[in-house]
Amino acid sequence: MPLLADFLALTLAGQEPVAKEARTPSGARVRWLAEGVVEVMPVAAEDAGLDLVLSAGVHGCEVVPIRLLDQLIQRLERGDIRPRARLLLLLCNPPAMRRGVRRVGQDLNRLFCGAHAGQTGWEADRAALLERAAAEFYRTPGRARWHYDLHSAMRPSRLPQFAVCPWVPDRSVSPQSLWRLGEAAVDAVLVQERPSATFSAHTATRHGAEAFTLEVAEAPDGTWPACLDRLLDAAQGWIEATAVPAGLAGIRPQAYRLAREIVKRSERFVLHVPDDIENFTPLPPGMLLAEDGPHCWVAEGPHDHILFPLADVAVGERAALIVEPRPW
Ligand SMILES: O=C(O)CCC(=O)N[C@@H](CCC(=O)O)C(=O)O
Ligand SMILES: [Zn+2]
Repeated sequence: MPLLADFLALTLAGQEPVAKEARTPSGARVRWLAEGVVEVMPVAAEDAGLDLVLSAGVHGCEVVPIRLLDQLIQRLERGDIRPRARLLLLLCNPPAMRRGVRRVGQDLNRLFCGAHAGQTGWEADRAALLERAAAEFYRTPGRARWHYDLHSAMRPSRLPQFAVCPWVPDRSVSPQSLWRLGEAAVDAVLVQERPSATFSAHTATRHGAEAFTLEVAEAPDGTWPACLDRLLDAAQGWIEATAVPAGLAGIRPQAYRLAREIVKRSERFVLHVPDDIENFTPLPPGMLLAEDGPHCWVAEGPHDHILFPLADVAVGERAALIVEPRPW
């Protein structure tokens, strides 16, 4: 079976390819490294000096990003993309992908930056394996390092596509990164101001990668919105290491910051926002958002917006974020 063309199918079937190495029509070398882990090396003379990680399926129910990554892989397999970057392509959580669930055990996207240490279970082992794969991939100093971890928020959004920029001490988002996100039809960036244990936080903090969690648009009833095609074409440009134009003219995503986090503290927790509320819906000041025994969360500022509301979480986990626009 062709290694790249069947990478998703093999991963879902829990099978290893018979041949672990292959070439794309453009001559790039493909190596299967582990379940859901493939590396693509461009022809040496065409290598632009970029190490690019593209990951999807950290949450197994988020199907659109998995399809997006597979479409890029099929373009590589057909030779429609001629890679000029080294690529690490990751289908991160095969057991959850097989079952179509966000997680089977622990939330994989809370176990990076070493948070898996001392933990047992498949997800902790997988986070450790993915960290090792990233470390091995980013082994060569002096090369540019990017990582886009593709997710889907699984609910409609007033801003259809957005990114989360992990916090890195003393680092701000580069104008080039913002331009790239704008070209990929990303409307907003939540700029984190504290550490987290997500995959993109790991590659950003441990390897200095320009890393983002990318929340791609929904495709309701299979209808593929134009912004997903723009993202796909932009991602092709990343793989082909297309130059960023001088002047960086283009639409820049709106920046947001985290104002407050709603965390479920006990079994008495109730989330009061409607089930079908869209991400980035503005919250009228005074609106009761959640209660947990005597503790309650109320919309405060005139610029509060809801993000990632999820009533069905375990005690200690995030049930929603309240974010507000901020300047760049
Ligand atoms: O939590 C949701 O409602 C679904 C979207 C999702 O999985 N978001 C990521 C964000 C990761 C980050 O903050 O970089 C997550 O919660 O892991
Ligand atoms: Zn996700």
